[in-house]
Amino acid sequence: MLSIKEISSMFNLKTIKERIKSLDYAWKGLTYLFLKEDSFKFQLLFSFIFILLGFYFNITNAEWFAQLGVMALVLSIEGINSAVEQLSDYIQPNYDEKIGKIKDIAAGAVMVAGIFAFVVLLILYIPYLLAII
Ligand SMILES: Nc1ncnc2c1ncn2[C@@H]1O[C@H](COP(=O)(O)OP(=O)(O)OP(=O)(O)O)[C@@H](O)[C@H]1O
Repeated sequence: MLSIKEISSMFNLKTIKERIKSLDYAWKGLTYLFLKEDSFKFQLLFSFIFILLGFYFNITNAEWFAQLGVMALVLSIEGINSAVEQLSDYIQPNYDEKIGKIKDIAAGAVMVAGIFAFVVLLILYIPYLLAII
């Protein structure tokens, strides 16, 4: 069991400052994704449209959780995919089969999240769409 001293050292001023600095780095990364990565921008636009749809159809809290959950999943994995692409291009700017495979795997992970998001959003919105047609 941790002592009071050990617990307080976990939350000392230096640790808190380091955490805040990490948030700053993360914010820089997010700004980069938002400004430079087309696929991230596209997913963000798509998410925004579905947020508007959520308000339009006045979806339930549980439906918001499902919608926001799949959006967070897709955007996060898209961000990691962009990082993998950047790292790959940095370590190997030339054509390289292994790099191609690594990039394909990262893109495949985005696709998995995208397929699940698509299915969740279909299940969520089909009843609302059927109700207005
Ligand atoms: N250095 C490379 N060597 C071999 N194949 C590559 C290389 N770079 C890219 N590829 C192939 O091209 C595909 C697309 O790579 P790229 O980095 O352009 O990703 P993208 O999905 O087009 O990027 P973005 O997310 O910016 O649209 C990869 O999945 C891989 O199959």
